[in-house]
Amino acid sequence: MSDTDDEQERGVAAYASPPCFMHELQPGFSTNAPSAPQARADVMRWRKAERERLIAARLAIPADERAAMARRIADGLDKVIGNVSNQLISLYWPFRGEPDLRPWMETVFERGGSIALPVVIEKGQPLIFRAWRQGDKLEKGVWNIPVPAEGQPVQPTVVIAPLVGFDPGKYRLGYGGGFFDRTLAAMPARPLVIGVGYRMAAIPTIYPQPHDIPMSAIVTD
Ligand SMILES: Nc1nc2c(c(=O)[nH]1)N(C=O)[C@@H](CNc1ccc(C(=O)N[C@@H](CCC(=O)O)C(=O)O)cc1)CN2
Ligand SMILES: Nc1ncnc2c1ncn2[C@@H]1O[C@H](COP(=O)(O)OP(=O)(O)OP(=O)(O)O)[C@@H](O)[C@H]1O
Repeated sequence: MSDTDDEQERGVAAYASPPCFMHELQPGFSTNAPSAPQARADVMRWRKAERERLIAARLAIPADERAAMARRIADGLDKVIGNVSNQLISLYWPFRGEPDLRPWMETVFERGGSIALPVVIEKGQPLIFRAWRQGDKLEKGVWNIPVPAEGQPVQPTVVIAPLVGFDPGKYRLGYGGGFFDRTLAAMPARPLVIGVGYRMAAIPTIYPQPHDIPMSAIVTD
């Protein structure tokens, strides 16, 4: 499903102006977002609460349903990327209920594509990407997320970023480390950046800040 379909289904996101007075124009209108927080500190506080809400909501989805959703996301990725052969695709090792795209990763290898995984070198710094294929050694990185134990940094042609939340402007809410924004800002050439997540992660706005870089495309179930 495209993100445009998503917006139409969600309704709320279709309004271009802040929803402050919508409850007066449309009885029953409500949104979880506070009325347009302006200050950066307010936005960061709001994001923290929103992350917790969205992560709890996706963990509440039964694992078999999440697996079915991940299969639909995989189909959507193939539509957006097209031919994966000769592409170097940065994926992620799933945690905290993120869509598990490792079965899709297998199909990328079978079709002649390559995979990289993101590695946190230091908080507050860009991620690096290391190539990975089955059999290569993984070690525990931050948050115990497995990362390739060795290898020179590589530059992916496609970056797949897991979404905690996303908005109609294709802005991504992540875990609050600012890693993908910093990484994309520092890359010599902007890759195709695909945000992947569940439809339930759609929110009216993430209150984009100057450092936020929008995704090239969003793929949901
Ligand atoms: N599966 C997966 N791997 C991934 C990511 C991801 O989103 N998903 N990342 C995508 O970026 C990177 C890891 N992202 C991280 C983001 C934040 C923190 C972290 O320590 N956060 C602080 C709170 C930050 C704050 O609010 O100031 C913490 O939990 O204490 C760690 C890793 C690389 N690997
Ligand atoms: N290019 C950048 N340069 C400096 N600081 C940045 C940059 N990008 C993001 N940050 C900082 O990182 C912090 C977290 O940003 P944000 O809330 O956008 O994280 P996120 O996108 O949810 O996290 P992640 O990508 O790690 O999952 C903010 O304090 C922000 O100022």
